[in-house]
Order: sequence, then C-alpha cells, then structure tokens
Amino acid sequence: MRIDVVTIFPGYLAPLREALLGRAIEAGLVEVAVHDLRDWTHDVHQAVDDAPYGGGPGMVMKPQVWGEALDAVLAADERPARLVVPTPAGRPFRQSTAQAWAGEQRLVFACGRYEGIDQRVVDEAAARMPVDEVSIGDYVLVGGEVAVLVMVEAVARLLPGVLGNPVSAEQDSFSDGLLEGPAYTRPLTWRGLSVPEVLRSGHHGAIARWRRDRALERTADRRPDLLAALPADALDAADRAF
Ligand SMILES: N#Cc1ccccc1Cn1ccc2ccc(-c3cc(N)[nH]n3)cc21
Repeated sequence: MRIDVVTIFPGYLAPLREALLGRAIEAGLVEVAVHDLRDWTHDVHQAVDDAPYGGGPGMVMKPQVWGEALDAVLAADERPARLVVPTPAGRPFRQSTAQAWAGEQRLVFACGRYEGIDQRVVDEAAARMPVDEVSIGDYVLVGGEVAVLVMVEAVARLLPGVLGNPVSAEQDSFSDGLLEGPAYTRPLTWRGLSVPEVLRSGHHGAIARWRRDRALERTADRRPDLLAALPADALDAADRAF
C-alpha cells in the first residue's frame, strides 16, 4: 500500500516514521509520502486560505492549491487511490473502515486546517475516485493531521507483516463487535492485587469463557450501543446467560 499525506504542517506527520510503522516502512510493507501543500502555491505569501463566501468565522482553504496538489500527488503513482478527508462533519471512522481501507492499493489523505477545505475539492475529486470524508470522533480538532496519524496507524497495523502477532488484529477490540476485556501479566500479585485465578488455570475453555464474559461486561457498561448493534446471532446461549 502507498499512503500519501498532503498538509501545510509536514512535521506533524513525523511520528509515522517511528516505532512499528516506521519499521514497516523501512521493510517496504507500506510506502508513506508526505507533501507540503504550499509547494503548489504560486504567490509570494504562499497563500492557502481565503475568507469564506457568505461570511462567518475563520478562513477556508483555497480550491486551486488543493486541486493542483492532488493532481500532482495522484499522478505520481499509477495505482488507483481512495481520497480521505478528515473533518468533524465526516462519517465515523471505525475499525470496519480501517479493515476496508486496508484492502486499498493507495490512500491519499488531505489534511485541512482553518475551517476546512473548499467543498468543491471533494466534489471534483469524487467524480474521478472514491472519496471519504471521515471523523475520528465527536470533538473538534484544529486540523486533519492528528486524525490522519490515528487512521494511518489503524489501517497500517492490519497490513500483512506489520504486526508481529497478526492474530491480535483479528482479536482486536471491535473486531467481534465487543470491547476487549482486561489483560494481565507478571507479577502474580502487585500492590496487593492478584491476577484472576482462571487465567492461571491452564483451562483454555474456561479462560475463553472468562474473557468473553469480561468483554460482554465491559461492553455493556461502557458501550451499550455496541451491544445493541450486534447481529441477532452474535451472542450464543452462554453469552445471553451472562
Ligand atoms: N474542518 C474543520 C473545522 C470545522 C470547524 C472548526 C474547526 C475545524 C478545524 N479543522 C480543519 C480541518 C480539520 C480536519 C479534521 C478535523 C476534525 C476531525 C474530527 N474528528 N474532529 N476534528 C478538524 C479540522
């Protein structure tokens, strides 16, 4: 997969080259290119924004600069791309979104700032490629860069070879519609708190049941909406007994 990010703050994306994802890039498991939007300005001030039509607070990012930038970035590789535009007004980004995007050959992320990007940029792009306007949560950030860091990590960890232990991506929180339950490691007792006996029993069936019960319990407590959204056949009799 190739990932391109267009932003006026390229330095914000430096964390993509750290740790697990950085190693995946070095291993050639994923390609990441970050582009400075201002490279496609032509005025001395490198202007990327202007006042909003219809008035209102703040500024809006100019369509011309974005159009030239996306044309150039898309032309740099022949692979078909999905354009992703983070916005507080977007559809929710979920694990299922990450799983769907993990199958893409190429993702191009457009990081807005100010009050966002002129809508015509999205509309014009949508005529020639898939475009997703997505939100990473019901809160307002200052720009799209942090959202891109979140989404790139969520997608990249699903790519073959990126995670040391690929099974864990399948047993993720949300992959079965439930939150993950609690996890424990050594020491056996820490500050007077001990690891649940069942986890040391060696009884794999009991351990699986305990973990499922803790996941159901945590999901019911913290995210009843996820429980309500589960398909009818997602809970077996033992689950229902919980
Ligand atoms: N747009 C906009 C906007 C609208 C109103 C107030 C502030 C902004 C700032 N902003 C500019 C770009 C941009 C990108 C993504 C987010 C974003 C995503 C999530 N989930 N929260 N915030 C915000 C972004």
